[in-house]
Amino acid sequence: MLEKAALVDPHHAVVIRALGKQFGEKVAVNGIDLTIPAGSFYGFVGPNGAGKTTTMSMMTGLLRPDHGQVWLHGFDMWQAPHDAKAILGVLVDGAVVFPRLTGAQLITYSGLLRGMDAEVVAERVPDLLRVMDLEDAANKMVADYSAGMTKKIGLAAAMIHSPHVLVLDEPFEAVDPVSSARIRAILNDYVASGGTVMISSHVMDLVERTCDHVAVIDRGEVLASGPMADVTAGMSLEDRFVSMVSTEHAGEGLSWFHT
Ligand SMILES: Nc1ncnc2c1ncn2[C@@H]1O[C@H](COP(=O)(O)OP(=O)(O)OP(=O)(O)O)[C@@H](O)[C@H]1O
Repeated sequence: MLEKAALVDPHHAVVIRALGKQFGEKVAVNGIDLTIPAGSFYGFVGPNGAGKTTTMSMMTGLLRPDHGQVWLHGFDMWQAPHDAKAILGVLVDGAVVFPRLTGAQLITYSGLLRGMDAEVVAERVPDLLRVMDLEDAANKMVADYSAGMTKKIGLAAAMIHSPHVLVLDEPFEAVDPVSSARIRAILNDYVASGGTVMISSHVMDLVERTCDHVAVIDRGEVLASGPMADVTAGMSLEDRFVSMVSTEHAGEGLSWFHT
């Protein structure tokens, strides 16, 4: 365990220690430790049900952990939630919170709810709609958006207050390749300017190309974490991931599934 001084090191955007969550008998997250350097593009990968969403929900103050702590730039997520959340942008898995707003309204209210000046919000909304290629859908209800459009409007809402840390659960899922490339370019610029991004994804190639750090989790535990090259150790991330995870899930195929 790090000393308190190290936990509030400004070079660490996110520090997670001994984070755990159980749902009934199911241990979803089993004592996770992670340190995410400021200015890193951090990938979070693991098989279905590994505990990624549960971890990200606890990191962002959406789900109370059973045990453990999370610091964002030194602010304890559960002791100083106001300070921690002020510097955080979040895209959660699943539906947006206010689907009966239009896209433009959703981004606007995200800014206003964060206490932003109305004029600054009004300036940023068209910029965000443009980069997300949602200008034509600005006045349409989010409930009527496609899956990819919903993802993009959620991302825009997470970015409006220009946070220090972005935690994005599957941000590119269902997003078309042109939008995906544009969003990645924006996130790369954001990281180059000192921002920190954490994304979860099942697309290993995208994570390997986009992220400079990665953590692999399975069954609620971290199997490996650190700079991408250290974790992949000369292999592709996909091969490394499969080699790490398949040993945990060794099993038979379907003996009856053939013609
Ligand atoms: N609210 C809940 N109630 C009960 N069990 C839950 C709940 N949320 C998650 N779980 C369980 O916890 C485990 C971890 O789920 P989680 O959604 O964090 O995984 P994940 O890595 O995000 O998976 P995926 O890649 O499939 O989205 C799973 O076994 C899941 O069934």
